[in-house]
Amino acid sequence: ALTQDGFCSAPSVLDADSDSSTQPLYWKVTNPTLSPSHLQDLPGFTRSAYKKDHAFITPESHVFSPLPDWSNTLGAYLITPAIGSHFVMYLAKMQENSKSGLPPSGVERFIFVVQGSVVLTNMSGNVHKLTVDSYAYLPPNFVHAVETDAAATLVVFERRYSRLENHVTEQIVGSTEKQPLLETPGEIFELRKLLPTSLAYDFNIHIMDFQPGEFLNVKEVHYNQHGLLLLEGQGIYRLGDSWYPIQAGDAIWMAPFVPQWYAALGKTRSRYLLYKDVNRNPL
Ligand SMILES: NC(=O)N[C@H](N)C(=O)O
Ligand SMILES: [Mn+2]
Repeated sequence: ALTQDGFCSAPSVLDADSDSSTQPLYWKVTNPTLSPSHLQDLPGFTRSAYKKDHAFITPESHVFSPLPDWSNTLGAYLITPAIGSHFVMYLAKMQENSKSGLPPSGVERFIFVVQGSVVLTNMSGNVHKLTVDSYAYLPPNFVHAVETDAAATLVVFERRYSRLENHVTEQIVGSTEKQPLLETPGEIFELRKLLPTSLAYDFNIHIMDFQPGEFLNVKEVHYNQHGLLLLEGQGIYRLGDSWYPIQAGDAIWMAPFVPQWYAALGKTRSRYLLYKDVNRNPL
């Protein structure tokens, strides 16, 4: 930082982010500023919080253990039904020569690659290479395998599928950049949905982009639940009566009806990935 009389010489946000343009997409998710690998965290200090209607989970709090049914893969469950959710959200750190296991019977799965690349195969012999920013939806009881011979990090959502008569879901493979921008009446953020909006799907994954200074217009309170991973940028997230500084790599659980609001700050775009249950009668 330039040091001039009368100006603070502390490193600016700009300096900290100056090399980010040379890093791979979503690099900050697995290399956040306060992660243990940066050795900048203070003993006992965490920004993580666990409240009745929300949780804020930062990388220095992640606890990985071998994922049952997967080989050579470490998992950190960030959201599970023990918190009140009807879904799980976890990070899967696949090591060399690793392979996924199958979800329990009747459970659907969504995977999104935040680092590295994986190969997805299914019983029909279809093979897809998924790189950073790519994702796949696997219907309940759909036999498949996710494999990598190098290292990769996935964020995974699973829930027990809520069936509707005469509707079925299908395997979906895509990437964020190929999804069209959707209308967001009354809002300025950019929105993409990674799954079809048709009735068969009982949740969707939204990708929401905010330029610095942009914020949610609606101070939302709604019946849907959310799991969120900030993929890029930084800002302030309001959850109930708490206001959290947030940066790439941080995750959030939002219970139904928790008041929620976001404002993007800093110098770069904010992008988050958001689970939202949809298309089912709450009764
Ligand atoms: N917290 C959020 O960003 N919520 C979304 N706008 C949503 O509920 O669609
Ligand atoms: Mn919402």
